[in-house]
Parts: sequence; C-alpha cells; structure tokens
Amino acid sequence: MAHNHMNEALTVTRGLGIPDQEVIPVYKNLLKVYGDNLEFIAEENYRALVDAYFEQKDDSKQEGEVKGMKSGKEPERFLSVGKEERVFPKLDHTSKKPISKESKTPLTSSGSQLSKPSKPSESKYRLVHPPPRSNVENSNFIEQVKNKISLNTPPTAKPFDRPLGEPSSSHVSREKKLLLKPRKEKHYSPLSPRPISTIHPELRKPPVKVGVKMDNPPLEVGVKMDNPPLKKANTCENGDTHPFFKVQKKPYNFLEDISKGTEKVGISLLDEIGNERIPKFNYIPQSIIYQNANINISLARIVDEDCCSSCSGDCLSSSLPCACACETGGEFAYTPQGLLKEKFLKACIDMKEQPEDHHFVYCTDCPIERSRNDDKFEKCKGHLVRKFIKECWRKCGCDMKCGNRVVQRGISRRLQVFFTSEGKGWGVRPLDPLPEGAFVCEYIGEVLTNMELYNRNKKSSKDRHTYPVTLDADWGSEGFLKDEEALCLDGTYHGNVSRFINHRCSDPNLVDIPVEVETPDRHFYHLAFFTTRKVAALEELTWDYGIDFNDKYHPIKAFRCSCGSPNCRDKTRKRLDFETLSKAVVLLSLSKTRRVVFPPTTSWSLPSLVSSSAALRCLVYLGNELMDWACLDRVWGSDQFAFFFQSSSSRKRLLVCSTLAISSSPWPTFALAIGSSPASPSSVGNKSNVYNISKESRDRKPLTSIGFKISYNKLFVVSDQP
Ligand SMILES: C[S@@+](CC[C@H](N)C(=O)[O-])C[C@H]1O[C@@H](n2cnc3c(N)ncnc32)[C@H](O)[C@@H]1O
Repeated sequence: MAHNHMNEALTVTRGLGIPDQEVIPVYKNLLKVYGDNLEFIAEENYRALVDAYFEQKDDSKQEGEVKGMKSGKEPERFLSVGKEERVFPKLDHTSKKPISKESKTPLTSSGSQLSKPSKPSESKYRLVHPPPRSNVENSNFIEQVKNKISLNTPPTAKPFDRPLGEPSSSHVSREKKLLLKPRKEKHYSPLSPRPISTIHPELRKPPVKVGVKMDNPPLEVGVKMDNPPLKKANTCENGDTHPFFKVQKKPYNFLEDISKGTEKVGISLLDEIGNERIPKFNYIPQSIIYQNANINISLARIVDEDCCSSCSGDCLSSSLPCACACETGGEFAYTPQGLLKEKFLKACIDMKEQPEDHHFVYCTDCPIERSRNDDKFEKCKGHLVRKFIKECWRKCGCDMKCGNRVVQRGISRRLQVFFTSEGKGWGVRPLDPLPEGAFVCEYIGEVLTNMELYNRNKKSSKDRHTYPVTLDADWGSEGFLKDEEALCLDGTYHGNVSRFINHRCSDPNLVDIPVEVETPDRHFYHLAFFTTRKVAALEELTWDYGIDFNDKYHPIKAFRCSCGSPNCRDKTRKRLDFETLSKAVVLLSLSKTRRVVFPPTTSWSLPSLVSSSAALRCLVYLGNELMDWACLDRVWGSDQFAFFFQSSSSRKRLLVCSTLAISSSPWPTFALAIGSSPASPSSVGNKSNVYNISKESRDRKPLTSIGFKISYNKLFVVSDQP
C-alpha cells in the first residue's frame, strides 16, 4: 500500500520533471508529519508533496545551498499562492534541558523543555511587486473588490483567478491543480492604488467607532480615518520599498516528540499555520504531588479482599473474575482486546451526558465554596457521582500484561498536538483511527489541593487557557473533606498531552472515567480518557469539561466556547444568522495580548499580521452590541483570509472572508464578503473540507461586501456595500 502510494506520487512528480532522489526525502518527511496518513498526502494529486518539494527547494535556493535545478530547467509547478510563504517542516526538537523541579511559577522560555521553532531567517523574505499602477487606476475599488472576493463569479483578471475562500495551495480543485504556472510568474497584485475613501462616496464616511466590551478587548484606538496623500504604492515614507510587498516565509512548527521520550509512543506537535508559539510547559508522564496535597498510598491499606494476590498471569483469561472486578459489578471493565466493554462505556457516557438528579451529591461544606474564603459563601453546586474502574495493582499476583491493567500501562496510541482552526488554541488528534472504548491517555498534572488551585487561578486570572480538573468524583461519600483531601490536577506547568484536549459541550468523542490504581481511597484517583465511539485518524479529540459557563467561580475558568456542537451550553455566545451578519458592522482587530509594534517596522503583509506578533480577530457588532467574535481561521496566500462563525441554524457555519488589498496609503485596505459554509462544524478543520466549504460558498451569492480601512491597530469598516 505504502509502496504503491509512493510510486503513484513519483509518477506525479516525474511528470513535473522532479528527480526521484530529490522528492523521496520530502515524501518521507511528510509521512512523519502526518503520521503516515497517506490520503492526506495523496489529496489533490499529491499537492502537499509538490508544494513541500518546491518550498524546500526555494528555501535551499535562497540560502544558497542549491545552485539550481539539476536539469537546468525549472519544472513547471502548480499555481500556488497559499503555501508559498511556508517552509517545509523543520524538525526541531533539540532541547535536552533537564526536567525542572516542581515550581510555583510558570516555566520561562529558558525553563521550557520544548525547543522553540526556528525563526525564519532574513533570506526567507521575498520581494514581490505589484503590477504597474496604470493597469488598475481607473477601476472602481468596490467593483474590483467584488470581483476579487465574489464567491460566485468566475474570476477574470489574472491576479484574482481564484475566488475568495478557495484555498489556493493544497485546496485547489482537481481541474485547477493541473493549471501549471512557472513560479516566476506569480505575483501579488494590489486591488487599487488609491485609498478607498477617494473612490466611493460611501467610503468617505467617518469610521465606525464602537465601544468594545469583551474578555480580551482589542486595543481601543479611535482614530479618525483620514485621506493620506497619494504616495507611490510601493514606497514607504522613508523612500524604501513598501514593506507590504515583503512576504515573510513561515515555517510550520513541528516537533517530533513533546514527551521527550517519556511515553512509549512519541507525541508530535504540528502547527500548520506556522504562527503559534510552542507551548511552554514541562511534559511529565505521571502526576506529581504538590506541597500539602494529601495522598495516602500504602500497601497496608489494600486489604486482601480488595486485590487478587493469588492470581497469576492475566486475570481476564481466568474463568471466574477475581476480586478486582468487584468494583465493576463482578465483571471486568475491559475486553481481552483492551477496550472498554460497551455496556460499561455506555453507562459512563450516559451519566456524564444525561445525568439524573440522583447522580449528583451535594456536600454540606463544599471545598470549592470554602476555598473562596469570602463573604459570598454559597451552597454546594453538586458533584457528579461517577462510575470507577478498578485496575489490578501492586499487591495483585498477576503480571503487567494482565488485561485489567490498561491505564497504568500508559499511552499506546499515536497522538498529535495540533493548532486548531476554530480559535480554541492547541488541540489533540490521533494519527490512526481509534476503535470505540479505546484508552487514549490519562489527565496528568500536579496534584494540588483545591485551595491551591483557587489561589493559582486568582494569580493567573488573565491567562487565556486554563488546565485544571477537580477530582471530585467521590466527594459526596464523605461527610467532611479536609482541605488537603479535596484534590485536583493542574496541567498548567507540568502535564502531559491531555492538557491540550479541548472541550465539547455534547457528543464529545472522549469520556473521562475515574480509575483506581494504587489507593482505595478516592481522594486521589486517575482520570482516564476513553473513546465514546470510533474516531477517524486526525479527527480532533474532545471531552466535556463539565464546565458551567455561568459560574465565574468554577475552577475551570469559563471561556467563549467554540465547540461547534448544536447543543453548546455557552449561551453567552450569541449565534448569528445570515441576516444579522449582513446588517452587522464587522471590525477586524488585532488582539491586545499580542500587540504589533506600530507603525509596523517590518511588514503590513497578511502573513505578518497573523504572525506570532499579532492575532487577528473579527468582531461582529449589531449597533453597539458585540454579537460574536472569531479568531482568524484560514489564511490563503498573502491576501485572503476567513473567519468562521457558528450559525444559529444548527450545523451551518457562517463564513466571513476578507481580501487584503494594497492602496497607495501607508495602510492596506480590506474587502469583505459573507457566505455560508454547509460543512459540519467539526469538519471545518479538515483540509479536504475547507475546499468544499469555499466551493459551496462560491455557489451562493455573497450577501454583502464591506470595505475596510486599517487605522492604527484597528481596521474600521468604512462602507457597507449593498
Ligand atoms: C485544557 S486547555 C486545552 C488546550 C488549549 N486549547 C491550549 O491551546 O493549550 C483548556 C483551554 O482551551 C480552550 N478551549 C478548550 N475548549 C474550547 C472550546 N470548546 N472553545 C473555546 N476554547 C476552548 C480554553 O481557553 C480553555 O481554557
């Protein structure tokens, strides 16, 4: 299969005049990055391979390592805009610093166990030039914008030969993929050299100024839009070439094993967008106890009835279940294949998804409420009673291969941390398909008292992501829990791959199940993730955090949920429909946390806007009310990008696409179109579906086009074109 696949790939690359010996190493690297998922590489006639090959080639050329193609003739290549700024993944996992000891403070970059991605060197910048001004001078900006961004009009002008939203590189259609074009012909074209306000009367309106109120408000700079004097389009004030025309190459971030060899299988990390900083935390494969968390592990506490000292080998193969199966009703929870039994799994999922009243216990003196230690002492909000798995443990006679020892043997599935496209940050996906009931990983972190967690949360109140879980599955069975017995796990500074698993309000593909491994008291237990159904390779793994989005004191800090599930519990996020969106004012903003230096010292190109120094968001206002916001979702080439919004009509996603244009003002201008994506939210992150979305969107008429003007660190909407 793999052999045929490579032969097929070589047939394609030979057709492009690429020598086999040059493409084979690139192919092998791609297999590593996508975990041998051949279909990803084969998609669109091996586009990923061809792109990666040329990108690497370009890079080497620029670095002076390669003098030219061996044949002396540059092979034709696919029309590619979307990925040309990228460099083939650099395997960069060299940091071998010792694991730091428990620490109260977050690791600094120097303390991180993870190596940083290599910065693109200067040599990776390329100058691209706009066509002569006279080509476009007389055209109406909006018309051009509409041409360019139209989701349903076939493009005419060369620079705009791809409709907005249609991914340019790895997402072009089969018909287009053979549209070969020598690389040197490629260029980025301005829409208009004139500032938009000089063209359309509507655009002369003052910028919309809105009172922004949100968790992470964008920098509020109400700058009046002015009409800067016409300047030569590609010249800066100081006479240099306009930095906008510099396109920065971006490497993918790829680490082969973030576990630093501590897991049986390597856990890779991939950021295909190439924008995100490598997360800073210390990877540990087993939880560690912090300060005064009280865990009493002692063989003396395991009584004979509670273990199987007379067993040997594999307990599952014996005709009568041993004492260790008592916890699960006299039957082991696992099948001989190491999967959870269907009945047990279903019971666990039901209790989590549709808990009944009697599944909750309420403590009289709740440690969560107590930890707040303020006047607003509230009643216990309830703790979900959970089903436990009990695995054989150290006092048992069986061996480590016993079928009742699954979680304690650790991760055996190939997992990858990847940067999600829905603004959730990093997420986790398997590199191979997973069957139903499979153990994936355990939540690992520092074992803290609930009190300590509360104090940490207070100190880190501004952090975007939080990583705690409360070990409260058995809090109801004891009258009073001392502070040191009310425990939780915090994966913020020390944790494993599970700290990256995102939340989904309903139908998550993982369920968390408490597991007893070394102590019968349930103040401390292991929390293990099992698949709730079959999971496809590269499908994002999610679990329900059980978060209450209305409770601001909940140990898991509320966030704006982008789980995309039709039953999302986050009601603070208002769902949009087409009509609302087409009436709304849309503001693009750079996030406050990742400030760009202004005026920009390097480049105003889109790649630089979305580089690690800036995060672009799309805010949707109706009047003064912030309806919704989304982080940048997709970038195609140097000038097209899109945001996705969860629509009120269940499974559809609304798409806001924008095109960056070059005006003669010092600031780039933006144009916007709104369409809808018929694909299911969960599939949006999937490469192959992105193409479908844009293709489908193109068949619909864009409802509206909006012109933007960028002013300082905000982009103001200056015109709503009906
Ligand atoms: C345990 S971490 C998960 C990993 C995290 N995404 C990251 O980049 O490190 C939990 C945090 O991820 C983000 N997150 C998880 N699920 C999310 C969702 N459904 N929607 C939006 N953000 C989510 C929230 O910021 C949350 O505090």
